[in-house]
Amino acid sequence: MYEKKVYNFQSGDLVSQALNHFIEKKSAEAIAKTGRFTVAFSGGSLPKTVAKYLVNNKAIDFSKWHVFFADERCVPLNHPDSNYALVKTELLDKIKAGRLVAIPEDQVYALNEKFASNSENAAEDYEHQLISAFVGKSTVRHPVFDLILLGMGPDGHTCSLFPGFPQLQENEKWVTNIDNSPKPPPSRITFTLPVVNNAHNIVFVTTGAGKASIIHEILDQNSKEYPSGLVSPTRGNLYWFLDNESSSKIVSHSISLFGL
Ligand SMILES: O=C(O)[C@H](O)[C@@H](O)[C@H](O)[C@H](O)COP(=O)(O)O
Repeated sequence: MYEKKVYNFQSGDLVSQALNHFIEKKSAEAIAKTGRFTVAFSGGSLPKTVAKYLVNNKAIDFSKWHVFFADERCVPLNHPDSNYALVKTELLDKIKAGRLVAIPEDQVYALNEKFASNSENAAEDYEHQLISAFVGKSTVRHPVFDLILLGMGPDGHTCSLFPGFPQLQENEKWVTNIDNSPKPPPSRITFTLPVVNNAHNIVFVTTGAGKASIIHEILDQNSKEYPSGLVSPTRGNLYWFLDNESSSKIVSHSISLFGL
C-alpha cells in the first residue's frame, strides 16, 4: 500500500465537498498520464454523496471519463434497484444537463440487460466489458482502475462481497455473481477482491452512526472479519471519507488532516 488516510468531516455535506476536490485531482492526474480516467461506482447512498458537488465541477474533463460499476443488481437498467439508474440520475444526467461535453455513452459500462435474469452470464459479460476496456492498457492479471468508490454496509460488506460468502475467495475472475445476497435484491454481480485491491486509489465513503463500531474494528483493530477489512491495495492508496457519526468510535490519532 502506498498511502492510507482516514478523513473525518463534520457533516455529510462536507464529505461531498471534499470528495469533489479529491476526485477532480485524481481525474486530472490520470488524464495527464494516460488520457483517460477509469472510475467505478458502488450503489447505496454513495452515488448521491459523491455527485452532489461533482456535477457542477467545470474543471473536470468528463469526456475522458470511463465509468464502471463495482457491483450491480441484476435488474433492468431502468429498475429502481439498478445502480446504473442511480448513477445516471445522480451524475450522468446532471453533468449532461449542465455542460456541453458529457461522459460519452459508450464510456459508461453498464450491465448487459440481456443477462439481467442470469447473474452468472451477466458477470461473465461484464468481465468481457472490462477486458475490452483494459486489455492492452493497464492490465496484467487484473485491471488497474484509477479510482474505485466503495460503500460499506452495516454488516461490513462492500461491493456485493458479503461476510462469510464464497465470493470472497475468488482470485481469478474479475467479476463474479451472487444469487442469495443478504441485502436485496438477491441477484447481483460484483468486482472481486483482487480487482478492488489492484486499483490506484480506493475510497470508502461511509456516513452515519450505524457503521461506527465496524469502522472502529477495521481501522483501529485491523479486523479482517469483514469484507471491507479485506480491502488492502496491492499497488495504490486507500482513503476513508467519514462523517462525525461514522467516525465516532475511532481513536483520533488514526485520523488524517484532509488536504490536497
Ligand atoms: O449496490 C449495493 O448495494 C452496494 O454497492 C453496497 O455495497 C453498498 O455500497 C453498501 O451496502 C452501502 O450502502 P449504503 O451507503 O446505502 O449504506
